[in-house]
Amino acid sequence: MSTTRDAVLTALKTITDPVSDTDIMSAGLVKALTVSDDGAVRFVMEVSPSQAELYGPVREAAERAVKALGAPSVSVVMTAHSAPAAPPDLKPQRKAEPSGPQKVPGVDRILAIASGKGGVGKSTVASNLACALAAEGRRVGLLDADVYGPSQPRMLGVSGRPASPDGKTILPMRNFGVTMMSIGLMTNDDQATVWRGPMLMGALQQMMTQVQWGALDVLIVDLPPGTGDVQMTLSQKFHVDGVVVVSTPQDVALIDARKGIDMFNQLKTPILGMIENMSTHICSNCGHEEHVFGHGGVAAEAQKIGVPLLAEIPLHLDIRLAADGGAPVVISKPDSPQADAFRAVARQLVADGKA
Ligand SMILES: Nc1ncnc2c1ncn2[C@@H]1O[C@H](COP(=O)(O)OP(=O)(O)OP(=O)(O)O)[C@@H](O)[C@H]1O
Repeated sequence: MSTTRDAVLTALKTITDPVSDTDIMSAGLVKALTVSDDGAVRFVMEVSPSQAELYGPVREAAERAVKALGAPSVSVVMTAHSAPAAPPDLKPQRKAEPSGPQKVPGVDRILAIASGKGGVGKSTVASNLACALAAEGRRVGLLDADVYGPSQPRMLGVSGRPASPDGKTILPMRNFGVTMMSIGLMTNDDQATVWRGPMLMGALQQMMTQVQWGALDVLIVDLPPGTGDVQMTLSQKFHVDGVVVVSTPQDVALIDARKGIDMFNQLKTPILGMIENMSTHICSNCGHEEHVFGHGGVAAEAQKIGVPLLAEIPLHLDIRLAADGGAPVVISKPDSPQADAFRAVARQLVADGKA
């Protein structure tokens, strides 16, 4: 019984293409397949010249599979195909693609707020700093890029979906003199968002470049905790003027903070300083001071790596109540010592030309 064409096709479908990970038929590698009356099989395998070696074993496996059908002879010819040349670009004097970190039009400075661990108060620091800088008369933007737990809408008391009248640009929200945009405002509250690398990078770029930030002295970026795609993309694609690293004094938080600092050093993004949050607990009833998470660990770390300690923010009920209530302590209790701690950082940053 001579080999049928269908049987050959079925046999070839069992051979895997190592490049596309499908079978060699589906990958379109087999061309000009003929099965003569006496069962002799011939076909061409078309592969790119650079991969000819890789396909040697594939060709042998294909031959064996067809021979196993009882074909009296199998002839496989490997030919090299070359990718068609790209059509010429006829656009005269095409502008070169910008390389390296870019500035966001209208935005004078970008200041990132980072932390190694989650829950250390990075977003609380970002919202209070933003409001304190606005109170100093700076034009401030706040981008909540904490994709894993966007909290700025709640902290700044902003809700609703941002409008996009032209379908291309996004109108940011505004409260307490701060222009704000959050990835949390673009997703559905009840939908857990699974962000994959490229999606994250796209979303960040969109937030930076498609939001109508207007003219800003400083855009504060509240980063997700850790050392992931958002941090890398921000530093690589945009000109970040400085990073403030927030940590609690605990060893675990400090270890992670150190990793973050190493990453920014590698990315050549300047570290402006560290903030110790939840530094001491001040009882809201009696004013008694307790070092719940220890005290001074961040100061020691900052000294070790040679960056300034910008503030030690106490662990205080008012800070949490204010954050959860939609008006940061800088706004809700502007004369409190807690608000003062944030305002001092804001003034320092302005004095240093960093915000
Ligand atoms: N100094 C503080 N005193 C009291 N509560 C605080 C203080 N700092 C932060 N908190 C509270 O701790 C919780 C976590 O803070 P926050 O959301 O700012 O942390 P985060 O580092 O941004 O976390 P994540 O990155 O996981 O979103 C919030 O409920 C916040 O109100």
